[in-house]
Amino acid sequence: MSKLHVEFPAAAMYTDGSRTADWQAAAKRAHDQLHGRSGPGQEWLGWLDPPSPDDEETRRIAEAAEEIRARADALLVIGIGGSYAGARAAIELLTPPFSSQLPREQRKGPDVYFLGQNLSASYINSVLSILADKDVEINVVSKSGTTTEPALALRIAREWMIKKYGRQEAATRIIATTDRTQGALRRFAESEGWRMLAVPADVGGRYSVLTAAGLLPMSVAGLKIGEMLLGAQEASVEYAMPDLDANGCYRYAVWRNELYRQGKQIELLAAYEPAFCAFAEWWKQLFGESEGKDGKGIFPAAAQFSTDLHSLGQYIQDGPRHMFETVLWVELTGSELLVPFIEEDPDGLNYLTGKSVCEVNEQAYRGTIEAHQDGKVPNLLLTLAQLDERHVGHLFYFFEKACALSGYLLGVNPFDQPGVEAYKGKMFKLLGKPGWTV
Ligand SMILES: O=P(O)(O)OC[C@H]1O[C@](O)(CO)[C@@H](O)[C@@H]1O
Repeated sequence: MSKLHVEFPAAAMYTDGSRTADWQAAAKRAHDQLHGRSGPGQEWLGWLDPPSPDDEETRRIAEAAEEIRARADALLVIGIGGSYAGARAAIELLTPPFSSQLPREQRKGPDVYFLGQNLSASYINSVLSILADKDVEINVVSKSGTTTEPALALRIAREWMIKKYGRQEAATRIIATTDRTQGALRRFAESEGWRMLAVPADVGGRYSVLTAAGLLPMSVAGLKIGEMLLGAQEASVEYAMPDLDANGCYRYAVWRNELYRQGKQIELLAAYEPAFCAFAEWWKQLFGESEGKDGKGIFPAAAQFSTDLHSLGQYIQDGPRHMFETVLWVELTGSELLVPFIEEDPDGLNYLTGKSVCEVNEQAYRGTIEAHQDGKVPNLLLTLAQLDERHVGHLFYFFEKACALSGYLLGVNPFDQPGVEAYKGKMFKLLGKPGWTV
């Protein structure tokens, strides 16, 4: 049984089946490009075969994480985009909310804080002041080492660490995750004597969650990274064949492209567990940077249900018909709570007495699908059997592969991001960076 069930219940409303053979042929071509390593961006396919829990590099990551767990109250992860979003997604999915408020012995591991994903002085100051009385280790993650946001945060955090621990000890408390052989961060780390972990040269930032970039912070936070890799490996086997009937990952990629051709330009990833909030940020970068180019691409947006049914819900139900939803549902959340009885029934909720909150959430999910489908918003449903490392590893891989295939179906290179440079150039000029005049 798959860990992830993929369906499009109202498919018949949007396809009459006449293009099924064409889509199967297109999926087969895209699959061959991917697995034959012959498509655009073919040098970026290192993620296609996920690492094993027994690999030398996985062992080094786990060892480094154990050292940090033994020494630190808090890990400060510095990075942006793919060098941050995957770690945060997994940690928030698999760590109870507000667990930093719990006594240390009830937590899975040191608290993980993130820096370098924005340029906000007040955010940076707040994080550093919270860390003032804690034992801190830093993991700076940057493939290039030249990305402005994390590089600037690293400067500030390094100086802060030197003031806190002195130059020598500070150097033992910083570990850099970067390219194996080159780049500004590697040179900086070498000159400072920091420990280092590597992101393989053939894995781009947004596909790097299952490398040291994501795995070290996850492991420090107490997540079972071996299980996560096993989940990804199982998914890589499950989604290895081009036949659409047997491959839910490819069906999802095909459905999104079919709907896009029908004018559905926005995909709204909606989840019913708030723990998916950071996961949705990871997903937005994956699809946004991979597909939005050459004047094409589905705009990836996200919502938290039922929270956003009370804000975006109106727009989804009655606004322009230019979106489809991908709904993430978790079958077993592992948490339960019953609705209590009140004699006078002041709020009219006694009809729910004895029902579980999960059951109420499930009916909200089912009712919303029905309402949105009635409102002509196609719903693709992804049901995850449960929330643990194995299933989350599966889910990461599912979306990575779906994104790569989808990009090829769309006719773009899903592994580059030339458009990101535009804002950087303008910002550099405004900041007076030498050599930047346009
Ligand atoms: O790891 P780096 O090189 O700092 O890059 C961080 C992020 O910045 C981008 O290159 C965009 O500028 C992303 O693709 C990447 O995930």
